[in-house]
Amino acid sequence: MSEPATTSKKYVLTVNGGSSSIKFALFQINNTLRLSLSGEIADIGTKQINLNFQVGTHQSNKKVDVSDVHQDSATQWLMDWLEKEIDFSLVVAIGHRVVHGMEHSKPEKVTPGLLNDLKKISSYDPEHLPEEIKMITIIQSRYPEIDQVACFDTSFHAAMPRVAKLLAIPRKYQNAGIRRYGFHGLSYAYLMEQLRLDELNLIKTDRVILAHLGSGASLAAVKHNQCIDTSMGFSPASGIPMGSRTGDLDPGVAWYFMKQEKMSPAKFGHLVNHESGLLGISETSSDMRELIKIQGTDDRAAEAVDLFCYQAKKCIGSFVAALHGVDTLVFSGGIGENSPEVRERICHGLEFLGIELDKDKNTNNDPIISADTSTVLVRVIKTNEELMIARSVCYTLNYPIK
Ligand SMILES: Nc1ncnc2c1ncn2[C@@H]1O[C@H](COP(=O)(O)OP(=O)(O)O)[C@@H](O)[C@H]1O
Ligand SMILES: CC(=O)OP(=O)(O)O
Ligand SMILES: [Mg+2]
Repeated sequence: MSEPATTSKKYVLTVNGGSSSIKFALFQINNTLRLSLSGEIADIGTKQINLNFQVGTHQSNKKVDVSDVHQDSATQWLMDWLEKEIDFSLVVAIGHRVVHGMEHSKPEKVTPGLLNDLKKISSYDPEHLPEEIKMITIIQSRYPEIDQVACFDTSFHAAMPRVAKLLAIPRKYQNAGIRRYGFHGLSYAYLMEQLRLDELNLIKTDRVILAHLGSGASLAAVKHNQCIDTSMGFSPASGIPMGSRTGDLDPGVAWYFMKQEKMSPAKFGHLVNHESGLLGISETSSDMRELIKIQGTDDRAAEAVDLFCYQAKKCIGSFVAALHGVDTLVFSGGIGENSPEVRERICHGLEFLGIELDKDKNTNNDPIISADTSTVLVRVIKTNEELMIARSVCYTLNYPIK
């Protein structure tokens, strides 16, 4: 932090840890939240991690050689680095994105009780929760005096109607918590907030479909500001195909793998989370930008892009049915925000639903990409999970912000 340390300053640090990246941001609390530094360490699990960060308008990128970094060492490394940039005595709280909160439907201050609860439900999301708990614990042992707050991705979907939450398995499992939860909730909450701000300009938010298309991708159907359904279910491996996750998979395939291939639970978990999706189909990359580049000469890449767009389109169709129509469709996440081609291919043929894109606006990634004649407003909104975490921290710990 290049600014002089004055005692009146207070900061909130946000940590958004994924399986191969940790995004972070530092906000100054000063009636509002002012972003002072943000960044991401990427490529965790390889021999080199990539640190991209931005302080004010200054952007930097560093490649750091490390032998075999894992999440624990990446967290320690990040904290060591941040200590050089930030005066931690000014950090009053650290907020975490926690993917799965089960019945915890609001952000909560981390207490031994909450950590215990999260440990108990770890097996519900072995891909995210154990790492997130580790990160909270590592930070807690380094800075025991700083409050930490857990912000759950599942919260946004907590009040979905029961019929949307039910999985068609024996009732006793539903009672044990095996049901649809839905994820990407911090992103969805931010997108809905942006739409509500625009509502002053008469943008309709009665029936909204939100498409968060990143490495992990999901869609949500929102009626009168209330989430009524979402594509991800019990775990973030479900829904539409993703970077390296299958999305929804016929249970018969799991059964076949177990029986015929004698696949262990660990191997199956790895296959559905890390070897499938765009990567599995293309056999080259989980990265949409890369696949779009090579699709002209590589049929496997072309098929992967095709499958992604086709399944997203189908999901939109099913949500139009669930919502009894649609007024606004929002694209977000790395793919949704940046890929005119994917948006165009998803929307192609949906004119009968009133979804019509303006070619130039779509190519420019404009905030509104629908044609003037479109009855559905189609938006592109850059999501901001970090801001939602920082804000939740302030509300939870009673730091007044506007
Ligand atoms: N210009 C672009 N065209 C197509 N895909 C893009 C573009 N920019 C980013 N992406 C894709 O966005 C995805 C990453 O999205 P992001 O939301 O950052 O992921 P996550 O937060 O889940 O790690 C990658 O597949 C990347 O290729
Ligand atoms: C919930 C989830 O899938 O998160 P991400 O997109 O960050 O992987
Ligand atoms: Mg993400």
